Amino acid sequence: MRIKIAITGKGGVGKTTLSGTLARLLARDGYEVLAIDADPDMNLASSLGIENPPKPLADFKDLIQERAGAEGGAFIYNPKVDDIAGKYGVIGPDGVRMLVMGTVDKGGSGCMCPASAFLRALLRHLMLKEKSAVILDMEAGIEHLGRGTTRGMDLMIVVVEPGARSLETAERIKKLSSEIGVKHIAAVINKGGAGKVNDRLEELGIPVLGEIPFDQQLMQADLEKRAPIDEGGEAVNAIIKIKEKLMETVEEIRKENEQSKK
Ligand SMILES: Nc1ncnc2c1ncn2[C@@H]1O[C@H](COP(=O)(O)OP(=O)(O)OP(=O)(O)O)[C@@H](O)[C@H]1O
Repeated sequence: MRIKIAITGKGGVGKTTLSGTLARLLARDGYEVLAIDADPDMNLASSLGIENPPKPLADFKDLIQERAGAEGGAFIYNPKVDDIAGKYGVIGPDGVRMLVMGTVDKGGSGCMCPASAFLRALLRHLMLKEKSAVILDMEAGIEHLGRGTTRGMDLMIVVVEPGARSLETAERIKKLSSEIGVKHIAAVINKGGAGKVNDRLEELGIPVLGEIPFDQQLMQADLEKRAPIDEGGEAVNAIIKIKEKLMETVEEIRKENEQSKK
């Protein structure tokens, strides 16, 4: 199965924890995994257990040139994960390949244009092996969604924590989804207190993949810059279950897509 998912939500809800852990779990299941840090906070590396993250794409001077080719030229024509990760990324524990987008240049235009365009083109043309996964850890909030990087993703997972603002973000993402080219959205509830959140997500028509309890061990892992999966604990166990549900969901989406092609 080929899996392309984007993970989004309000700031600090647990996007990076979920992205990094899912990436490692899928890699352990034998998937070729490409994890992309598109969050300007750039924490995905530690959640994957990578000590030395790669240089951000935004710092590669040749990108601007490649971007020129990206929208139809030769460079980005069917690139392979290995080629891209070899050139711009690193390989971490369990063989997860990783790329970093880069920080927003607040002093300049305030946009990661070349890196963003590169990523958009990359995601559109990337040649994925039969058993492979792309996991995109997105920037917080929704303002960036207009950049179109999520177009072509199978599923967008919105991480929601109990709280009105986090639910509002989920609601706005759901409303925007067709405009940003995402057909399928699902939620993961993080940090406990799922009851009411579950009801609201149901009202919104957002299926819930699972719940991650509040877990002190995650904070410990974070403090010590260890990957949650290497720390273990209740939250990681919950993410293992979420991964199973995710696989079922992606399989359903794939079948649905095949049906609609017929
Ligand atoms: N279930 C949980 N229990 C306890 N702590 C958690 C849980 N989930 C995440 N955290 C902690 O919350 C903090 C934020 O998590 P994380 O970095 O994954 O969120 P994020 O949405 O990616 O944040 P940002 O928007 O800043 O990139 C981290 O310190 C993490 O260890």
